[in-house]
Amino acid sequence: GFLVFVFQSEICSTKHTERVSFVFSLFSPRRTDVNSVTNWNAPLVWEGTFDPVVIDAIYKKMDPRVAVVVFAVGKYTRFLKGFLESGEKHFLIDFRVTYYIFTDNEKDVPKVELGEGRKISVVTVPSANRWQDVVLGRMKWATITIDKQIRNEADYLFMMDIDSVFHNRFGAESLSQLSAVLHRGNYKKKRTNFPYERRAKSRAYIPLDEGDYYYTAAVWGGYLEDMYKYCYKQSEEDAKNGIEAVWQEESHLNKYLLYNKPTKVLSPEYLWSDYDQIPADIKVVRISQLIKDYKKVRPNGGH
Ligand SMILES: CC(=O)N[C@H]1[C@@H](OP(=O)(O)OP(=O)(O)OC[C@H]2O[C@@H](n3ccc(=O)[nH]c3=O)[C@H](O)[C@@H]2O)O[C@H](CO)[C@H](O)[C@@H]1O
Ligand SMILES: [Mn+2]
Repeated sequence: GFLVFVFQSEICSTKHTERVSFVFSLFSPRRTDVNSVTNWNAPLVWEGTFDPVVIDAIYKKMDPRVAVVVFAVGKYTRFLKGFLESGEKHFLIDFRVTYYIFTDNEKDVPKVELGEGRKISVVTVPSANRWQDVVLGRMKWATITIDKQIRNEADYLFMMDIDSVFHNRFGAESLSQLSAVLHRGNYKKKRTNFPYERRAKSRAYIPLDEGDYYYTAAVWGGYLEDMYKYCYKQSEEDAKNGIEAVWQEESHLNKYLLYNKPTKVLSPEYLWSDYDQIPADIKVVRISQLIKDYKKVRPNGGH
Protein backbone atom coordinates (compact mmCIF):
# COMPACT_ATOMS: atom_id res chain seq x y z
CA GLY A 1 0.00 0.00 0.00
CA PHE A 2 2.65 2.52 1.00
CA LEU A 3 4.88 1.80 -1.98
CA VAL A 4 2.05 2.07 -4.45
CA PHE A 5 1.04 5.39 -2.94
CA VAL A 6 4.50 6.97 -3.13
CA PHE A 7 5.02 5.67 -6.60
CA GLN A 8 1.67 6.80 -7.98
CA SER A 9 2.13 10.31 -6.66
CA GLU A 10 5.44 10.53 -8.51
CA ILE A 11 3.96 9.70 -11.89
CA CYS A 12 0.59 11.34 -11.54
CA SER A 13 1.27 13.50 -14.59
CA THR A 14 1.62 10.57 -16.98
CA LYS A 15 -1.29 9.12 -18.92
CA HIS A 16 -3.49 6.57 -17.21
CA THR A 17 -2.50 3.60 -19.38
CA GLU A 18 1.20 4.27 -18.95
CA ARG A 19 0.71 4.43 -15.21
CA VAL A 20 -1.10 1.13 -15.31
CA SER A 21 1.65 -0.72 -17.14
CA PHE A 22 4.31 0.93 -15.00
CA VAL A 23 2.57 -0.19 -11.82
CA PHE A 24 2.49 -3.64 -13.31
CA SER A 25 6.12 -3.92 -14.18
CA LEU A 26 7.19 -2.81 -10.72
CA PHE A 27 4.74 -4.70 -8.58
CA SER A 28 3.70 -7.77 -10.52
CA PRO A 29 5.15 -10.99 -9.30
CA ARG A 30 7.20 -12.79 -11.95
CA ARG A 31 7.08 -16.16 -13.70
CA THR A 32 10.15 -17.51 -15.45
CA ASP A 33 8.73 -20.88 -16.53
CA VAL A 34 6.19 -19.48 -19.03
CA ASN A 35 5.98 -16.65 -21.57
CA SER A 36 4.08 -13.71 -20.13
CA VAL A 37 3.96 -11.76 -23.39
CA THR A 38 3.11 -12.72 -26.99
CA ASN A 39 5.38 -11.95 -29.93
CA TRP A 40 3.07 -9.02 -30.81
CA ASN A 41 3.55 -7.69 -27.25
CA ALA A 42 0.15 -8.54 -25.82
CA PRO A 43 0.10 -9.74 -22.19
CA LEU A 44 -0.12 -13.51 -21.77
CA VAL A 45 -1.81 -13.92 -18.41
CA TRP A 46 -0.78 -16.61 -15.92
CA GLU A 47 -1.16 -16.85 -12.18
CA GLY A 48 1.83 -15.00 -10.76
CA THR A 49 2.08 -12.45 -13.58
CA PHE A 50 -0.35 -9.89 -12.14
CA ASP A 51 -1.39 -8.47 -8.81
CA PRO A 52 -5.09 -9.30 -8.39
CA VAL A 53 -5.82 -6.50 -5.92
CA VAL A 54 -4.12 -3.82 -8.00
CA ILE A 55 -5.67 -4.88 -11.29
CA ASP A 56 -9.19 -5.11 -9.87
CA ALA A 57 -8.78 -1.63 -8.37
CA ILE A 58 -7.62 -0.19 -11.71
CA TYR A 59 -10.60 -1.61 -13.64
CA LYS A 60 -13.03 -0.85 -10.84
CA LYS A 61 -12.40 2.87 -11.42
CA MET A 62 -14.02 2.46 -14.85
CA ASP A 63 -16.66 0.18 -13.30
CA PRO A 64 -17.34 -1.65 -16.60
CA ARG A 65 -20.54 -3.56 -17.31
CA VAL A 66 -19.72 -7.12 -18.35
CA ALA A 67 -22.03 -9.36 -20.40
CA VAL A 68 -21.64 -13.13 -20.36
CA VAL A 69 -23.32 -14.92 -23.26
CA VAL A 70 -24.01 -18.60 -22.66
CA PHE A 71 -26.15 -21.04 -24.62
CA ALA A 72 -28.26 -23.66 -22.88
CA VAL A 73 -30.23 -25.32 -25.66
CA GLY A 74 -31.92 -28.71 -25.27
CA LYS A 75 -30.49 -30.74 -22.43
CA TYR A 76 -27.69 -28.25 -21.70
CA THR A 77 -29.98 -26.36 -19.29
CA ARG A 78 -28.80 -28.89 -16.68
CA PHE A 79 -25.44 -27.08 -16.57
CA LEU A 80 -26.88 -23.64 -15.75
CA LYS A 81 -27.08 -24.02 -11.97
CA GLY A 82 -23.46 -25.09 -11.45
CA PHE A 83 -22.16 -22.48 -13.87
CA LEU A 84 -24.11 -19.58 -12.36
CA GLU A 85 -23.60 -20.51 -8.71
CA SER A 86 -19.85 -20.92 -9.16
CA GLY A 87 -19.69 -17.75 -11.28
CA GLU A 88 -21.20 -15.84 -8.38
CA LYS A 89 -18.30 -17.03 -6.21
CA HIS A 90 -15.43 -16.40 -8.63
CA PHE A 91 -16.31 -14.40 -11.75
CA LEU A 92 -15.50 -10.67 -11.64
CA ILE A 93 -16.63 -10.33 -8.04
CA ASP A 94 -17.77 -6.77 -7.17
CA PHE A 95 -18.18 -5.94 -10.87
CA ARG A 96 -21.44 -5.41 -12.77
CA VAL A 97 -22.24 -8.64 -14.59
CA THR A 98 -25.25 -9.73 -16.66
CA TYR A 99 -25.57 -13.36 -17.71
CA TYR A 100 -27.41 -13.59 -21.04
CA ILE A 101 -28.85 -17.08 -21.18
CA PHE A 102 -29.80 -18.16 -24.70
CA THR A 103 -32.21 -21.06 -24.41
CA ASP A 104 -35.12 -22.84 -26.03
CA ASN A 105 -36.54 -23.66 -22.60
CA GLU A 106 -37.03 -20.70 -20.29
CA LYS A 107 -38.80 -22.89 -17.69
CA ASP A 108 -35.58 -24.75 -16.96
CA VAL A 109 -33.56 -21.65 -16.12
CA PRO A 110 -32.89 -22.08 -12.37
CA LYS A 111 -33.43 -19.38 -9.76
CA VAL A 112 -29.94 -18.50 -8.55
CA GLU A 113 -29.15 -15.92 -5.91
CA LEU A 114 -27.04 -13.18 -7.47
CA GLY A 115 -24.73 -10.61 -5.92
CA GLU A 116 -25.40 -6.87 -6.01
CA GLY A 117 -25.21 -5.35 -9.49
CA ARG A 118 -25.61 -8.75 -11.14
CA LYS A 119 -28.48 -9.91 -13.35
CA ILE A 120 -29.79 -12.67 -15.55
CA SER A 121 -31.40 -11.94 -18.91
CA VAL A 122 -33.06 -14.78 -20.81
CA VAL A 123 -33.02 -14.78 -24.63
CA THR A 124 -35.21 -17.26 -26.51
CA VAL A 125 -33.62 -19.16 -29.39
CA PRO A 126 -34.95 -22.07 -31.46
CA SER A 127 -34.28 -25.71 -30.60
CA ALA A 128 -31.84 -27.67 -32.74
CA ASN A 129 -31.63 -31.21 -34.09
CA ARG A 130 -27.85 -31.15 -34.40
CA TRP A 131 -25.43 -29.92 -31.71
CA GLN A 132 -23.28 -28.55 -34.54
CA ASP A 133 -26.07 -26.11 -35.38
CA VAL A 134 -26.11 -24.77 -31.82
CA VAL A 135 -22.36 -24.09 -31.72
CA LEU A 136 -22.30 -22.69 -35.25
CA GLY A 137 -25.31 -20.49 -34.51
CA ARG A 138 -23.87 -18.94 -31.36
CA MET A 139 -22.30 -15.88 -32.97
CA LYS A 140 -25.30 -15.34 -35.21
CA TRP A 141 -27.68 -15.13 -32.25
CA ALA A 142 -25.16 -13.18 -30.19
CA THR A 143 -24.77 -10.64 -33.02
CA ILE A 144 -28.53 -10.19 -33.39
CA THR A 145 -28.89 -9.74 -29.64
CA ILE A 146 -25.92 -7.35 -29.37
CA ASP A 147 -27.73 -5.20 -31.96
CA LYS A 148 -31.10 -5.39 -30.26
CA GLN A 149 -30.14 -5.23 -26.62
CA ILE A 150 -26.66 -5.91 -25.27
CA ARG A 151 -25.01 -2.90 -26.95
CA ASN A 152 -26.93 -0.59 -24.60
CA GLU A 153 -26.26 -2.68 -21.52
CA ALA A 154 -22.58 -3.70 -21.51
CA ASP A 155 -19.02 -2.58 -22.22
CA TYR A 156 -17.30 -5.99 -22.33
CA LEU A 157 -18.70 -9.31 -23.46
CA PHE A 158 -17.59 -12.89 -22.86
CA MET A 159 -18.78 -15.89 -24.87
CA MET A 160 -18.61 -19.03 -22.75
CA ASP A 161 -19.54 -22.71 -22.92
CA ILE A 162 -22.11 -23.63 -20.29
CA ASP A 163 -20.73 -27.11 -19.47
CA SER A 164 -18.20 -25.74 -17.04
CA VAL A 165 -17.69 -24.63 -13.44
CA PHE A 166 -15.65 -21.79 -11.93
CA HIS A 167 -13.18 -22.95 -9.27
CA ASN A 168 -11.02 -19.89 -8.65
CA ARG A 169 -10.77 -16.18 -9.30
CA PHE A 170 -11.53 -15.01 -12.85
CA GLY A 171 -11.01 -11.28 -12.40
CA ALA A 172 -10.32 -8.01 -14.17
CA GLU A 173 -7.00 -9.29 -15.48
CA SER A 174 -9.10 -11.04 -18.14
CA LEU A 175 -10.55 -7.80 -19.54
CA SER A 176 -9.24 -6.34 -22.77
CA GLN A 177 -10.27 -5.13 -26.23
CA LEU A 178 -10.03 -8.71 -27.50
CA SER A 179 -9.15 -11.57 -25.11
CA ALA A 180 -8.69 -15.20 -26.11
CA VAL A 181 -7.78 -18.33 -24.14
CA LEU A 182 -5.13 -20.88 -25.12
CA HIS A 183 -6.76 -24.27 -25.70
CA ARG A 184 -5.55 -26.56 -22.92
CA GLY A 185 -4.89 -29.46 -25.30
CA ASN A 186 -2.75 -27.55 -27.77
CA TYR A 187 -0.68 -24.93 -25.96
CA LYS A 188 2.48 -27.03 -25.98
CA LYS A 189 2.23 -28.04 -29.64
CA LYS A 190 4.03 -26.64 -32.67
CA ARG A 191 1.83 -24.68 -35.06
CA THR A 192 1.98 -27.40 -37.70
CA ASN A 193 0.19 -29.69 -35.24
CA PHE A 194 -2.60 -27.26 -34.29
CA PRO A 195 -6.04 -28.67 -35.18
CA TYR A 196 -6.79 -25.73 -37.49
CA GLU A 197 -9.03 -26.31 -40.50
CA ARG A 198 -6.62 -27.52 -43.20
CA ARG A 199 -8.99 -27.89 -46.16
CA ALA A 200 -8.60 -24.92 -48.49
CA LYS A 201 -12.29 -25.19 -49.44
CA SER A 202 -13.32 -23.91 -45.99
CA ARG A 203 -13.27 -20.21 -45.08
CA ALA A 204 -11.56 -21.28 -41.83
CA TYR A 205 -8.53 -22.64 -43.72
CA ILE A 206 -5.12 -21.86 -42.23
CA PRO A 207 -2.00 -23.09 -44.06
CA LEU A 208 0.61 -25.14 -42.18
CA ASP A 209 3.15 -22.32 -41.95
CA GLU A 210 0.76 -19.82 -40.33
CA GLY A 211 -0.71 -19.38 -36.86
CA ASP A 212 0.29 -18.08 -33.45
CA TYR A 213 -1.73 -20.16 -31.03
CA TYR A 214 -4.71 -22.48 -31.00
CA TYR A 215 -7.49 -20.77 -29.05
CA THR A 216 -10.58 -22.33 -27.51
CA ALA A 217 -14.00 -21.07 -28.58
CA ALA A 218 -15.37 -21.96 -25.15
CA VAL A 219 -14.16 -18.75 -23.45
CA TRP A 220 -13.32 -15.52 -25.26
CA GLY A 221 -14.22 -11.89 -24.81
CA GLY A 222 -13.62 -8.23 -25.44
CA TYR A 223 -15.22 -4.91 -26.27
CA LEU A 224 -18.64 -5.41 -27.80
CA GLU A 225 -17.69 -3.80 -31.08
CA ASP A 226 -14.61 -5.97 -31.47
CA MET A 227 -16.54 -9.16 -30.74
CA TYR A 228 -19.25 -8.01 -33.09
CA LYS A 229 -16.80 -7.73 -35.96
CA TYR A 230 -16.15 -11.47 -35.77
CA CYS A 231 -18.50 -12.61 -38.41
CA TYR A 232 -20.59 -15.76 -38.46
CA LYS A 233 -20.97 -15.27 -42.22
CA GLN A 234 -17.80 -17.33 -42.82
CA SER A 235 -19.47 -20.45 -41.45
CA GLU A 236 -22.65 -19.69 -43.40
CA GLU A 237 -20.56 -19.52 -46.57
CA ASP A 238 -19.03 -22.87 -45.69
CA ALA A 239 -22.52 -24.34 -45.31
CA LYS A 240 -23.46 -23.04 -48.77
CA ASN A 241 -20.34 -24.68 -50.17
CA GLY A 242 -21.19 -27.97 -48.50
CA ILE A 243 -18.36 -27.97 -45.96
CA GLU A 244 -18.36 -27.77 -42.14
CA ALA A 245 -15.10 -26.74 -40.45
CA VAL A 246 -13.38 -29.45 -38.43
CA TRP A 247 -14.05 -27.75 -35.05
CA GLN A 248 -17.08 -25.74 -36.16
CA GLU A 249 -17.02 -22.14 -34.95
CA GLU A 250 -13.78 -22.73 -33.07
CA SER A 251 -12.05 -23.15 -36.45
CA HIS A 252 -13.55 -19.88 -37.71
CA LEU A 253 -12.58 -18.08 -34.51
CA ASN A 254 -8.98 -19.26 -34.88
CA LYS A 255 -8.93 -17.95 -38.44
CA TYR A 256 -10.31 -14.60 -37.29
CA LEU A 257 -7.80 -14.27 -34.44
CA LEU A 258 -4.90 -14.99 -36.76
CA TYR A 259 -5.60 -11.75 -38.63
CA ASN A 260 -7.09 -9.81 -35.71
CA LYS A 261 -4.59 -10.44 -32.94
CA PRO A 262 -5.98 -10.62 -29.42
CA THR A 263 -4.87 -7.70 -27.25
CA LYS A 264 -4.68 -10.12 -24.33
CA VAL A 265 -4.07 -13.85 -24.31
CA LEU A 266 -5.19 -15.87 -21.29
CA SER A 267 -3.41 -19.06 -20.26
CA PRO A 268 -5.29 -22.40 -20.09
CA GLU A 269 -5.99 -21.59 -16.41
CA TYR A 270 -8.97 -19.75 -17.87
CA LEU A 271 -10.41 -22.97 -19.27
CA TRP A 272 -9.14 -26.31 -18.08
CA SER A 273 -11.00 -29.62 -18.21
CA ASP A 274 -11.93 -32.28 -15.68
CA TYR A 275 -10.84 -34.81 -18.31
CA ASP A 276 -7.18 -33.75 -18.02
CA GLN A 277 -4.50 -33.91 -15.33
CA ILE A 278 -3.14 -30.57 -14.17
CA PRO A 279 0.49 -30.02 -15.23
CA ALA A 280 3.08 -28.05 -13.22
CA ASP A 281 2.68 -24.81 -15.19
CA ILE A 282 -1.03 -24.58 -14.33
CA LYS A 283 -0.92 -23.16 -10.79
CA VAL A 284 -4.63 -22.31 -10.65
CA VAL A 285 -7.62 -23.75 -12.50
CA ARG A 286 -10.11 -20.91 -12.86
CA ILE A 287 -12.77 -22.67 -14.92
CA SER A 288 -12.95 -26.34 -15.73
CA GLN A 289 -15.09 -28.12 -18.29
CA LEU A 290 -17.19 -30.89 -16.81
CA ILE A 291 -16.98 -34.50 -17.85
CA LYS A 292 -20.19 -35.12 -19.73
CA ASP A 293 -21.95 -37.98 -21.43
CA TYR A 294 -22.04 -36.61 -24.98
CA LYS A 295 -24.58 -39.24 -26.06
CA LYS A 296 -26.97 -38.10 -23.30
CA VAL A 297 -26.77 -34.32 -23.63
CA ARG A 298 -26.49 -33.82 -27.37
CA PRO A 299 -29.58 -34.14 -29.56
CA ASN A 300 -27.70 -36.17 -32.19
CA GLY A 301 -25.28 -38.04 -29.95
CA GLY A 302 -21.50 -37.88 -29.66
CA HIS A 303 -18.68 -36.15 -31.49
C1 LIG B 1 -13.32 -26.55 -24.64
C2 LIG B 1 -13.58 -26.46 -26.09
O1 LIG B 1 -12.67 -26.50 -26.87
N1 LIG B 1 -14.88 -26.36 -26.45
C3 LIG B 1 -15.29 -26.42 -27.84
C4 LIG B 1 -15.70 -27.85 -28.09
O2 LIG B 1 -16.63 -28.00 -27.06
P1 LIG B 1 -17.41 -29.15 -26.39
O3 LIG B 1 -17.09 -30.48 -26.93
O4 LIG B 1 -17.30 -28.92 -24.94
O5 LIG B 1 -18.83 -28.65 -26.96
P2 LIG B 1 -20.16 -28.47 -26.16
O6 LIG B 1 -20.94 -29.72 -26.25
O7 LIG B 1 -19.90 -27.93 -24.80
O8 LIG B 1 -20.88 -27.34 -27.04
C5 LIG B 1 -20.51 -25.99 -26.92
C6 LIG B 1 -21.61 -25.18 -26.20
O9 LIG B 1 -22.74 -25.03 -27.05
C7 LIG B 1 -23.93 -25.05 -26.27
N2 LIG B 1 -24.75 -26.22 -26.67
C8 LIG B 1 -24.23 -27.22 -27.44
C9 LIG B 1 -25.04 -28.26 -27.86
C10 LIG B 1 -26.40 -28.31 -27.48
O10 LIG B 1 -27.17 -29.23 -27.79
N3 LIG B 1 -26.88 -27.29 -26.69
C11 LIG B 1 -26.09 -26.26 -26.28
O11 LIG B 1 -26.55 -25.37 -25.58
C12 LIG B 1 -23.50 -25.12 -24.81
O12 LIG B 1 -23.35 -23.81 -24.31
C13 LIG B 1 -22.16 -25.81 -24.93
O13 LIG B 1 -21.36 -25.60 -23.78
O14 LIG B 1 -16.20 -27.99 -29.42
C14 LIG B 1 -17.31 -27.14 -29.74
C15 LIG B 1 -17.77 -27.40 -31.17
O15 LIG B 1 -16.76 -27.80 -32.01
C16 LIG B 1 -16.98 -25.66 -29.52
O16 LIG B 1 -15.98 -25.19 -30.41
C17 LIG B 1 -16.49 -25.51 -28.08
O17 LIG B 1 -16.21 -24.17 -27.81
MN1 LIG C 1 -18.08 -27.36 -23.79
